Amino acid sequence: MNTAAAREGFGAGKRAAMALRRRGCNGWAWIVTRADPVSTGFSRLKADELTVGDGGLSDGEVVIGVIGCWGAEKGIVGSLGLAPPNIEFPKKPFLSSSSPSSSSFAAATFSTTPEHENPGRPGPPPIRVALTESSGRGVFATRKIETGELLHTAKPILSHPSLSTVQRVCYFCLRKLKSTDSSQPQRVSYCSEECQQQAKGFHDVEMRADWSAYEDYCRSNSLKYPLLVKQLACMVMSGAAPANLLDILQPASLSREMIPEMEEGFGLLRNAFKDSNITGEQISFLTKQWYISILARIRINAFRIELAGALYDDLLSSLAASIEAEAAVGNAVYMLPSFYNHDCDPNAHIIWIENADARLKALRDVDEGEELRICYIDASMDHDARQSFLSQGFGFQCDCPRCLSGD
Ligand SMILES: C[S@@+](CC[C@H](N)C(=O)[O-])C[C@H]1O[C@@H](n2cnc3c(N)ncnc32)[C@H](O)[C@@H]1O
Repeated sequence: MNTAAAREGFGAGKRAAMALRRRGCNGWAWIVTRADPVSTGFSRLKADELTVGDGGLSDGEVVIGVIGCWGAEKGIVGSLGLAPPNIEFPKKPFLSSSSPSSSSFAAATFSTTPEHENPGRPGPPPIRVALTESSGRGVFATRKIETGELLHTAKPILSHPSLSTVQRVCYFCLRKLKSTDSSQPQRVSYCSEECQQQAKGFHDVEMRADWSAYEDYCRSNSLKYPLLVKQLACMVMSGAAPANLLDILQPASLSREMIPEMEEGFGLLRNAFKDSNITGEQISFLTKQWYISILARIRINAFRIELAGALYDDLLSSLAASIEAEAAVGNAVYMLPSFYNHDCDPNAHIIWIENADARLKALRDVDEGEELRICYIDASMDHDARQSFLSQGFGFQCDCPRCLSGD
């Protein structure tokens, strides 16, 4: 990277960090490098915001975005970075901790205040996002990690309860509600004022429209992801998120057969807004192309949330009752967790205790430079079932060592 670009990148990094601070996050920021060409969304990103490089990167490695930061208890706060359209691709993938590119890349996490000036502040998580040899971008350990270690936490950038749980969980964080008041006409509830406040922007927009046709469409086709698209649309209209919030995530490749169903969902979403007189400039981002591209990204990056704490509660309180049909409380999309690749014998996992805040933990000892992978599916299935699940549900042929060995 030339010096001018590095200088520009450094300034952009500082501005990004200031933006993060304004959002209440005063810890370390996490930045992502430009990775594989699969992520076609990059070419459509605008150049007007935070990013471009960082002085610490080596040739060919270019920072494309700030996806979050770690403050005292904040976890990841969301995507802030956008890439200029003329940015280069990295010349080589991240291979091992001893490669020169990876050691300089370690400087890709940054802080506006040197650590010694604020010793009480937590350090950055022991991970970085970089290019793998065959699975696009992935998450790598920047030091030795022990079994059970918490790698980092992550707050959702989008979350929505399942239609079957919407009255039993907090509409913002998906925490199980202690009691539900069926006499209240309001459709959704919150577990705290803080959650209500945080949801206010998008929820006020959402309340202006009638969602019954859209929800019927989801229900009758057993679809959950359109609810996340609806939430993002409301967030964009309220100014709580940019329309290109998810562009940095890898989209699923869609088959022709999927398109008509998506078009139907798009029509219903747009009509819901139009019928409630939300039109013009406010709705201009909401094109069919936008809707389908968001759904394509949600499809491979959303997590189904099962609360470990809530399951335990259920078990205690319903010994005599049958297990509820739906264990999941909802679905959510995160930024950093979306960069973890899959392995049928994973060395990391993602868990939820009492709400949609995710915890990424090591399942075994991990060496510095090793890729951290989680399992997207039920690993107890046999080889053929796993392969068909992954190719039909996620659109890729798994190349993990367990699958390659035929196990
Ligand atoms: C949630 S994303 C993970 C991050 C992704 N590699 C990226 O660059 O954004 C899932 C995608 O990563 C790739 N991937 C993840 N695990 C894989 C595996 N075990 N084998 C092959 N490709 C994998 C597939 O393209 C899949 O659709």
